[in-house]
Amino acid sequence: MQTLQVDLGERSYPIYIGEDLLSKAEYIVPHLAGRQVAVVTNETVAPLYLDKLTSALSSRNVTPIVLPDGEAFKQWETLQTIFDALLKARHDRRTTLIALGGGVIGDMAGFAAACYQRGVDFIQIPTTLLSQVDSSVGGKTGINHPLGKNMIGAFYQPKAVVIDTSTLATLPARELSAGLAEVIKYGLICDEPFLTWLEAHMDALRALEGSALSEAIARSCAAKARVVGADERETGVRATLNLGHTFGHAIETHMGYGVWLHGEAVAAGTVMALEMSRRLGWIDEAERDRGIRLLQRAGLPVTPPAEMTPEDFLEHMAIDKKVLDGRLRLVLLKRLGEAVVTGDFPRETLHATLAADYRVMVEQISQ
Ligand SMILES: NC(=O)c1ccc[n+]([C@@H]2O[C@H](COP(=O)([O-])OP(=O)(O)OC[C@H]3O[C@@H](n4cnc5c(N)ncnc54)[C@H](O)[C@@H]3O)[C@@H](O)[C@H]2O)c1
Ligand SMILES: O=C(O)C(=O)C[C@@H](O)[C@H](O)[C@H](O)COP(=O)(O)O
Ligand SMILES: [Zn+2]
Repeated sequence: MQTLQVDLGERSYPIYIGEDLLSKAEYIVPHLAGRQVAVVTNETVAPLYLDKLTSALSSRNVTPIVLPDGEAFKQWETLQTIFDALLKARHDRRTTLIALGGGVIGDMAGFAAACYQRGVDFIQIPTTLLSQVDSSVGGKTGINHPLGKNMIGAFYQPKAVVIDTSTLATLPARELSAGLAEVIKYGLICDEPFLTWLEAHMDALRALEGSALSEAIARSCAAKARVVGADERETGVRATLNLGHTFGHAIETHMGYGVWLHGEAVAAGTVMALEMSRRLGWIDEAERDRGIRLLQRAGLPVTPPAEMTPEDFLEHMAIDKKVLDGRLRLVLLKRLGEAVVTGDFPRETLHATLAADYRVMVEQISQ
């Protein structure tokens, strides 16, 4: 078992990482303010893990709130279901919401906690690799809007993050790969030696080898905790965690939420960010290809959807949250292991990046 810490003054909290933590009350109960607990989960995760968690919380009054599964349900109506259930069971202000599931559940439960009676405590118990390495840490909560990803939300920190690595045993391979996109992101933006480590351990990670997974999760959480601790509300360095996301969110929104998984869209978006960084002369072709190969080895798509035109991308990217005073800003790489957030690039370079033939590029890499 490892414990990390997100340092945010009075909003600081621990991240526990270990096997079978779900059934260990000592990691959860000390973080409960009152006797009432509502577990927000979904119809896929509930049959797998809800009983285990409720047994660990046997001394509390637990309301299970089981939502439909999928990115398409990360929206207002589902949030309303959470509020209906909380009010029906007369949950008061000392209630703690527990998010048990992937990033969709964590983002929605966190936002519900931020809003319910103007704010109640919440705990993250992430059960996908993506949520264990990224979404459960840092307090970005919210829902999608038909016009843009995560457009409605709040910064609202959990009281604790409890990562039970045993839950990954039931995760579909496609979802594991999606999580690896965000793991690779940390290497690309701030930790080049981690890229080398990932190259050496990619097969072990995909085979769910425990020690490799624990190390990847801990290194990812440590990187995220460091960035969030330095810039909780994304006025500066935190935006580097958005590598590949401006392109990726455009893919998710355009294709329809859930058609491309978030991690898959981020992977293709990361390839576009690598290509644009190369076009700006910041990284060379070999460095771009190193990033692409690692994403490929993680089982991820590395080309954007064939049906998306540069105009489609530009339309969605225009409402990205990093746009300031009408100016698009992107996360790009000065070198592998160092990201910058910048709006200072020739428009033609962006156009050329959007119009590039990624299929041909990837074919050439694999020859
Ligand atoms: N808040 C943040 O900082 C942040 C960071 C990254 C991503 N996100 C958001 O997270 C979401 C993606 O999260 P995700 O990839 O976890 O997707 P997800 O929440 O949709 O979960 C993926 C799938 O795995 C299932 N599942 C969850 N745990 C399981 C388990 N242990 N065994 C079997 N199946 C399991 C889920 O029911 C779902 O079908 C997106 O909405 C994205 O925008 C948020
Ligand atoms: O925590 C952050 O900050 C991130 O950007 C992490 C991302 O992986 C995540 O997808 C996040 O939800 C994107 O945030 P958004 O503000 O671009 O919607
Ligand atoms: Zn992400």
